[in-house]
Amino acid sequence: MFEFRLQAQCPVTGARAGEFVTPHGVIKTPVFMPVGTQATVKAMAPFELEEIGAQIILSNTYHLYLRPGADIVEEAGGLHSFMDWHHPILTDSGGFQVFSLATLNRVTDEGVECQSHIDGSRHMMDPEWSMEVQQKLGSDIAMCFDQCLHYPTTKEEAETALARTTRWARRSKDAHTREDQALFGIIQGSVYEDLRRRSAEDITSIGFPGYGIGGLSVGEPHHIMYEMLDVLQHVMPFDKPRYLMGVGHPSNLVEGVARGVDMFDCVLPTRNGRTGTVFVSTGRINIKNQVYARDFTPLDPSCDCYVCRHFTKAYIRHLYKAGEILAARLCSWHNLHFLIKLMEGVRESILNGTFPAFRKNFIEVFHGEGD
Ligand SMILES: Cc1cccc2c(=O)nc(N)[nH]c12
Ligand SMILES: [Zn+2]
Repeated sequence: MFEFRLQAQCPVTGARAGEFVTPHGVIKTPVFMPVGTQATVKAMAPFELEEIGAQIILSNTYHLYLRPGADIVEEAGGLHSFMDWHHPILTDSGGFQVFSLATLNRVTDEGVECQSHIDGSRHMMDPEWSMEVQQKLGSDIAMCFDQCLHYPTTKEEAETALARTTRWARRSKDAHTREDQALFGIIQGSVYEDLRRRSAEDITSIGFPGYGIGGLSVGEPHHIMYEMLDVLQHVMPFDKPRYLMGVGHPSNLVEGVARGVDMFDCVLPTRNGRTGTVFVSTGRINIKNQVYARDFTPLDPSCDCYVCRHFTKAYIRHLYKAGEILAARLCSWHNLHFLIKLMEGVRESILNGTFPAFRKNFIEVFHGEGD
């Protein structure tokens, strides 16, 4: 269990294709993981995610602990039963969320004293708390409790957070006993190459079945993200999955794969779906634009998803203008399909030795970057 089988690697770039074995199924990588923060990928039912080809989804320790409570999820038989998703699930540790959502009262090496963003209740969140909650939730992959800093940050702050993250990684591993759940370490170090190397050495020397790359996609320019990945791909274990947390835009996924990343997650496809921003093969469009009022073509003529086979831009624009719930559902559906199929195409190109051409063509055709 939790074996990572490398199946192919690109001789020109750092791209690789593999399989990660979990109790709820084998994950074919590279893979995009839809985010289901509160035990649901917003606006999507599990059977629809299966239809789209989602292999694994995320949920969040911080959110589910605060609501409905880890005990309720445990009494339901764990997350898979609670949400009726019987494929792999990864839970984030709460480290990132507590720093970005909660009111922070005190942050020490012991942990984070904070107040809930929901009802102001007071909590102590630390590695032991995170492991207890994730083991109750019963995800297939749990993450270490870490400290993620925003961008920009000083090198001194980054060094302090890196050392704390290492100490918290040890405490996470010591507190983690559930054998049918993998615990991934998380590498920090902000945008400093030497700190990234140090964190990678610290965390991989503790030893985990897989590794998250944290502290990126927090506001830094894309080229700096890529520079950090260029460093990390040579200092991370070859035979363990690498998970770039919170990423990202379609081009970030392709460029991340080229630098040896195997797993990605991001709220973009569903968050954009709710605002009408849609990925198409040439970039991005916003369906609310007046130009689509009488456009009776699919969102993306080159897409074969349910939405593009049944509905037109004009219809979906109407739904948005009318405030209909189906608008967000259809655009989320298409955006998730876009990223999942993009990763399937990337994986296929690595397996058949054409990834450099795939990457070159994608960069030439797709102009959808932005914020
Ligand atoms: C979800 C996410 C995005 C981006 C960065 C991070 C991070 O550094 N640490 C954790 N635990 N989660 C992250
Ligand atoms: Zn589509």
